[in-house]
Amino acid sequence: MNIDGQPYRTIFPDPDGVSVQVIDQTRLPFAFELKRLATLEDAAVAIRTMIVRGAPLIGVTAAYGLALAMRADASHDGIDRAVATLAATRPTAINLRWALDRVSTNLRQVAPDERFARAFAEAGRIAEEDVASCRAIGAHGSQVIADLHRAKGGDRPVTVLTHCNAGWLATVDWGTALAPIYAAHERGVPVHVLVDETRPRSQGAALTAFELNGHGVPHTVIADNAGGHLMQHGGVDLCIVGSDRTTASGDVCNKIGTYLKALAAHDNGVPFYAALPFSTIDWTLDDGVKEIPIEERDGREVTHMTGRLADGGFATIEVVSPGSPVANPAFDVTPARLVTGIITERGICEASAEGLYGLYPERRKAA
Ligand SMILES: CSC[C@@H](O)[C@@H](O)C(=O)COP(=O)(O)O
Repeated sequence: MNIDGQPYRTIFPDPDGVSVQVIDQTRLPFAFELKRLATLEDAAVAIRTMIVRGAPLIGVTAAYGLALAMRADASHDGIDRAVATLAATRPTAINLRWALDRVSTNLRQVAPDERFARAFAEAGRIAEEDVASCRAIGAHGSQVIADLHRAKGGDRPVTVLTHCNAGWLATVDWGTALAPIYAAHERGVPVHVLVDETRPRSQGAALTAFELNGHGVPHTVIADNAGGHLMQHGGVDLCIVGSDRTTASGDVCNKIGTYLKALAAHDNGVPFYAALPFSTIDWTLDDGVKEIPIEERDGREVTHMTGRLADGGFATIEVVSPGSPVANPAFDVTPARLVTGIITERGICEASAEGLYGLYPERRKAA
């Protein structure tokens, strides 16, 4: 997608052929900076500190991280160590494990001196596939928006509420939840996006708003607690969120606060969709609430906020009564019964085992 008219992806090979460049998302929306990742440690730090974030992008970065590790140690032990280091960076997004499994399986089939090139190329293929998947999610999901526009009389924009950032910054390009919105906007269907601020890290206010601004998509940033009230008063036509891990039964794990929006949507008859690529589905799990590991992040994300001062400088300020204990679970699980449908690169299905296996019949055989 574009930044100041120039097309970018969130991660791309450096011209030197032995490293990658990423957009530093900890600096957005106020500064646009690229960061070069040249080693396993660079990639692990980038994922852990959320220089890169969003489930699909974490997966692609881990794949490149494994490739970069092969430059230092391409032995079997080296593969194991790199996989363990990268897998430990963030626990919830299954795309991370999925990408590491795919690249490491591939690597073990070739001699050590071929492993860097093999892994770098495989990471590039994963990135390309992610772009294609997200583009397809956009095409399928935009139909939902277009249908709703027509069903509501066609004389006003469709108001779509989204949570966190599941846009192009969370993937390699296009995004998951925002891809249908971009596609609808491009095909002339009027949309207005309600952007949940998404405390504590404010991915909605900082990143989703930045993206939508960059593409001229009308939007309004709202406080996290406003969604229920707006739904009660007919101010939301549709919710679309992303996912970090979706079970084979259709439970959707996404940024903390998603579940509350799904409850409010259910209570108010607002359709609630999750948009995700196949790499986000964990076919080994059935009960998302019991089985998906929820990342617990540093309490400092709750007690402090970073932003821009009137003079243009940056400051981190304390916002919680000093000494109060804090908790910071980073994700929650929305049970399938609250999800109207899952938008994937293969089409849209019911949030259920039947629905998902219907779209991915080859997985039924594997199960
Ligand atoms: C297309 S990304 C879907 C999710 O990864 C997104 O909604 C989300 O929760 C991101 O969480 P983050 O903690 O910013 O990595």
